[in-house]
Amino acid sequence: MSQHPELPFAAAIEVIKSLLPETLQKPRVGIVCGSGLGGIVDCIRDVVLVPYKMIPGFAESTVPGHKSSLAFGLMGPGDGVPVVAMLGRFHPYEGHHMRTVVYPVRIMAKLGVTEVIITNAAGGLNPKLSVGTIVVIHDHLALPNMTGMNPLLGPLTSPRHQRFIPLSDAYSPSLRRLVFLAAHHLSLDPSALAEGTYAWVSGPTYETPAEGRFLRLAGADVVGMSTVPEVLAAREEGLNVMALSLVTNAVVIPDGYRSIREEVLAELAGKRVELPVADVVSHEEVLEIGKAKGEVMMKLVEWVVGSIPCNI
Ligand SMILES: O=P(O)(O)O[C@H]1O[C@H](CO)[C@@H](O)[C@H]1O
Ligand code: HPA
Repeated sequence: MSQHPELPFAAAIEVIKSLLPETLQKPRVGIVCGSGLGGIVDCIRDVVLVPYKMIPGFAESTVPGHKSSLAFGLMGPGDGVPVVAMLGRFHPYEGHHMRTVVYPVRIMAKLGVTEVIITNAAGGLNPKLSVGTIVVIHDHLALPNMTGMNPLLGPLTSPRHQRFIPLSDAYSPSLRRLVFLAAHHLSLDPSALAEGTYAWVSGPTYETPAEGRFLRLAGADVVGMSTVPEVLAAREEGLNVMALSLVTNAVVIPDGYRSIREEVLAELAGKRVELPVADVVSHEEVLEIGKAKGEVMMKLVEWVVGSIPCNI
């Protein structure tokens, strides 16, 4: 396995701190924004933007719907909680090394973050999840992790880190509880918020129908091309993790394949058939749903941030 040059943690922290007032230098909560979900910056007060290009070791996000800046500021009622939001993330399919993908989460930990809220846009595998539903992730299924692409492969980035990280409780039950309480306080329809398992795939291709069915049969409810690397690094750093998916499209055709054989036979017999046709997903559609439904996600995140107890 190829070694990656050491990442410049100390230089990055120095640059970031030099650009912030003292009140924002030690954020408590880190937020990672998914595709089209960077609007969360509107919930942050006294915002200071730090462009990635100014931070040693940071890459640029090349995916539409992802901005290349960290947003520092205050969120929630009263004095507010100091937060840092990553307005765009790095995905391995962009060509970023896995260590670069998780570098911002490690920087958040070094700045003092103790809780990280990770958001994403995802395809729905569970037919009960309609487009626009927000899923509180309670587990994940990561084929890359099981086949030699685990983001934590390689030398430890700190001697403080454990070599073997348990993932049985990777997604904090206390934070997950808070999201459901948030939904109640915000008077959301109970069907707007579900819980489920996220399948991580490398992308950048979307799933074939067979791959979608495979992941569904394996127990996943939603599928996406991010989040899991960040979760692993966050757990290695000792952070409490919450992750939310916004379902932007359906992956699995509920009634199975459109059968061309059936269609032709029916036509030859003079009958009309209406067979299910797969939805052809596009990133534009993903961003559109993010725009239309992202506000609910932002309100939930804002409420949770404002309600995180001192010792979780
Ligand atoms: O996971 P986020 O960054 O929200 O983005 C999701 O949207 C993109 C595909 O449309 C993929 O990058 C997928 O992972
Ligand atoms: N598959 C993978 N990633 C995604 C999808 C999808 O259908 N939708 C949004 N991100």
